[in-house]
Amino acid sequence: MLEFNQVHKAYATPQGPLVVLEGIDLRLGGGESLALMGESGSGKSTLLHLAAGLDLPDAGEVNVAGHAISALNEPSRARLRRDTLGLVFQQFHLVPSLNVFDNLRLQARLAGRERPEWSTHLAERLGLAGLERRYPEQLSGGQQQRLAIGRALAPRPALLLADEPTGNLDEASAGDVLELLLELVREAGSALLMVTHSPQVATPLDRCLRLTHGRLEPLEEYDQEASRR
Ligand SMILES: Nc1ncnc2c1ncn2[C@@H]1O[C@H](COP(=O)(O)OP(=O)(O)OP(=O)(O)O)[C@@H](O)[C@H]1O
Repeated sequence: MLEFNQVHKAYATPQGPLVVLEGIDLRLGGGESLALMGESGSGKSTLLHLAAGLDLPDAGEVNVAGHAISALNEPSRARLRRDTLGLVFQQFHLVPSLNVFDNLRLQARLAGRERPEWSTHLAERLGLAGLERRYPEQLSGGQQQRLAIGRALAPRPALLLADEPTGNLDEASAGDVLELLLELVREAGSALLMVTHSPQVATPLDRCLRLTHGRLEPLEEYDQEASRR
C-alpha cells in the first residue's frame, strides 16, 4: 500500500541544506496500522507529506498503491490522493461555506464513491447526527476534528494518513476519538499511518516506529509493552 525505498529529503535554508530524512525504508501493507513517533522537528510531517505526494523526495522512491509518485505529474498525484488517500491533518481544512453534511461527503463525492448509508453511519458514530445543517464555524473544536475524520473516511480510502489527529483535544476526548477512529478505520478496511507524540495513542496500532536523526527505528519500549499485552 505504501512503500518508501531509501528516501532522502532536505530543505534549503539560509544556513544551507537541512537534511531531514536520510534513507528511509518503510512498508505498510493493506489494512495495517503504523504509529510514527519522534521528537518535534524530527521530520514526521515531512514523511507524511511525502506519503501524500504533497512533496517529492530528493532521492529514493515513494510508492503509493503501486504508483511511484515521483513519476507522476501534479494532476496525477492529485488524482491518486483523491482515489486512494484520506488525510487528517492538524488544521482541519473544512470548507467554511459547506454545511456538516456536505463537508462530510465532499471527498467521497469527489472520488465518485459516495455511499449514503456509510456517510450516515459515520455521522452517527462521530456524534454529528443532528448537526448536519450547521457550518464548521458553528461546531466545537472536537466536533470539527471528528468531522475532518469522517470526511477523510467517507470514501473508504485504501490509506488514511493522520497527523496528530487528536492533538487538539483534551486527554479524555482524545482517547474516545482515537478509539472511534481506529474502529472506523477497521470498518473502512483502510491502512493507517498516524503521527503522534503520545505512546498511549500509539499502543493500539499494529506497529510503532520512531524517526530519529533522519532514520526510522523500531520503538523498543513499545514492542516490550505490546508483547506484555
Ligand atoms: N519548508 C521548509 N523549509 C525549511 N525547513 C523546513 C520546512 N519544513 C520543515 N522544515 C524543518 O524540517 C524539520 C522537520 O520538520 P517536520 O515538520 O517534518 O517535523 P515534525 O517531526 O513533524 O515536527 P513536529 O512534531 O513539531 O510537528 C524541522 O527542523 C523544520 O524546521
